[in-house]
Amino acid sequence: MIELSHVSKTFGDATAVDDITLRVAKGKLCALVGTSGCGKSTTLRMINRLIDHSSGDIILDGQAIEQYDPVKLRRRIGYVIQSTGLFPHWSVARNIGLVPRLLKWSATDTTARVEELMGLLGLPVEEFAHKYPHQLSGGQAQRVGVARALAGDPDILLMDEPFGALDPITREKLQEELAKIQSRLHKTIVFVTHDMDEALRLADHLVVMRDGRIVQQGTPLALLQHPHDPFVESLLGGLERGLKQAALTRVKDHMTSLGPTLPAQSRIPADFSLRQALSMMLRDHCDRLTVVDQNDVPIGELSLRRIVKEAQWDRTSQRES
Ligand SMILES: Nc1ncnc2c1ncn2[C@@H]1O[C@H](COP(=O)(O)OP(=O)(O)OP(=O)(O)O)[C@@H](O)[C@H]1O
Repeated sequence: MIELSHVSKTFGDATAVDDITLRVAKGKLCALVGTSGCGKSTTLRMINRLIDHSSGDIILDGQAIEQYDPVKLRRRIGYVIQSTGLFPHWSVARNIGLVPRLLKWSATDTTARVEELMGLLGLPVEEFAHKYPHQLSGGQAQRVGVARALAGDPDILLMDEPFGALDPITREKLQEELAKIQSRLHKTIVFVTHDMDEALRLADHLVVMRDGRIVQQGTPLALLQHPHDPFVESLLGGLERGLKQAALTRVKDHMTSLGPTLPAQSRIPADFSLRQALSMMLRDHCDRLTVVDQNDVPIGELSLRRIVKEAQWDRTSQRES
């Protein structure tokens, strides 16, 4: 668990981070969002002591970070940055194996770990192990960056705009993969991003910052339902807020049982989102869908009326259920 309590950071006269308090529970992903220069990266870098905080307390697993040796601390915390930070003259395999080697794992264990992570990140060993960073696409390099951060099996992962430089399709794919990896590995992750959709999609806990301060924090759905002020509301997408909320809400949580009437022709899987349901209704010119399970067997129905009437959806979300 990561706890920041009344933490500030000043550079000379300038305050980059101003009295922030936040807690990231073990195994959860906390996203920091906000306008440029609001202190997101500084917050992240204080957690692995790349920057020392000026005041307040930062506690990792019950111990103040000053009590950890900075070098050992950084080996325990995975760190992924936008520019990947890969060593250009090292092969992919050597880059990924960096921390296990520093941790003095045996050569056999290191190789096994590198190969395991390459598999997890969709990088076939025969194709990529011996390539160099300049021979990789942006998406591939970013996968190597994530694999390298996971290599020492850290409990904590700090990710600073990890997918910021990628095209939207590659970005979405990597977001999907990170969500999948996270559902298996349950790392405690702090994730900095400019992209609110990315934050809404990945975060268990969302922190909105402005001018070094936290202006609101909570679950993505809680913020979408009750933004504190116009700044948070505009960051969350203003008028698009309803659709973003629908994207976080699953069909199965709002379907009704099959009625006596003929089932609707259009079918939607129960684990799709209400946003996808709305899109399907628009595409198929209908206001009712048959909800099906993984075997395409009808298990309920969903009507437009129900979606609209229940616009104040409860807090059930894809990530919480
Ligand atoms: N080493 C430093 N020396 C002086 N000022 C700094 C230093 N690092 C950051 N700052 C200042 O602290 C403030 C917060 O910077 P930070 O990089 O944390 O913001 P950010 O929210 O991550 O921004 P961006 O989204 O643009 O990356 C900025 O005003 C920045 O200029």
